[in-house]
Amino acid sequence: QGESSQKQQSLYERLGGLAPISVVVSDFIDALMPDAFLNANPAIDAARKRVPAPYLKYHVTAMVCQAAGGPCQYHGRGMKASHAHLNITEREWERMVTIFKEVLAKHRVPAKETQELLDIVRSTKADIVASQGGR
Ligand code: HEM
Repeated sequence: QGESSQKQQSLYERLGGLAPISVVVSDFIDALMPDAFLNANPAIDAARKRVPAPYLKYHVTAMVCQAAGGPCQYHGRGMKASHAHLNITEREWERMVTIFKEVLAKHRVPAKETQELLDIVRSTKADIVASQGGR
């Protein structure tokens, strides 16, 4: 492959593998859980008090690792099953994306890799954001 081998590297490899991915996910969860705007939603607030952060870090790390082409397998629940009861709104989704971008910037994730990670996150949106009828 020669000079083109750089292009062929998976997102997982370009991010530096599981260690840096796990650090970024850990910081992301640590920034998300205490966020006042998200916790103004009582369902989110109740769930984050009930569900251990290390459990979420483990599952989200495995999911990102797998989606980035790494050697992990996600064994958690589907995104609909794990978020439907949280009644997540469009604005709460936007808040999460803002926090995610801040964490990637803090870790100096390059623009291309940031875009690819945002695409992975966006691919889950339809399953995570609740239909807007009720709220
Ligand atoms: C505003 C956006 C989001 C909020 C507020 C949120 C919050 C939460 C909360 C509170 C839980 C625990 C729910 C429970 O067990 O009762 C959870 C589970 C989970 N979330 Fe999210 N989440 C968001 C978006 C995402 C995204 C974008 C991803 C992945 C790309 C993700 C991946 C997961 C995973 C893997 C679990 C664990 C599933 C399992 O228990 O098997 N979440 N989330």
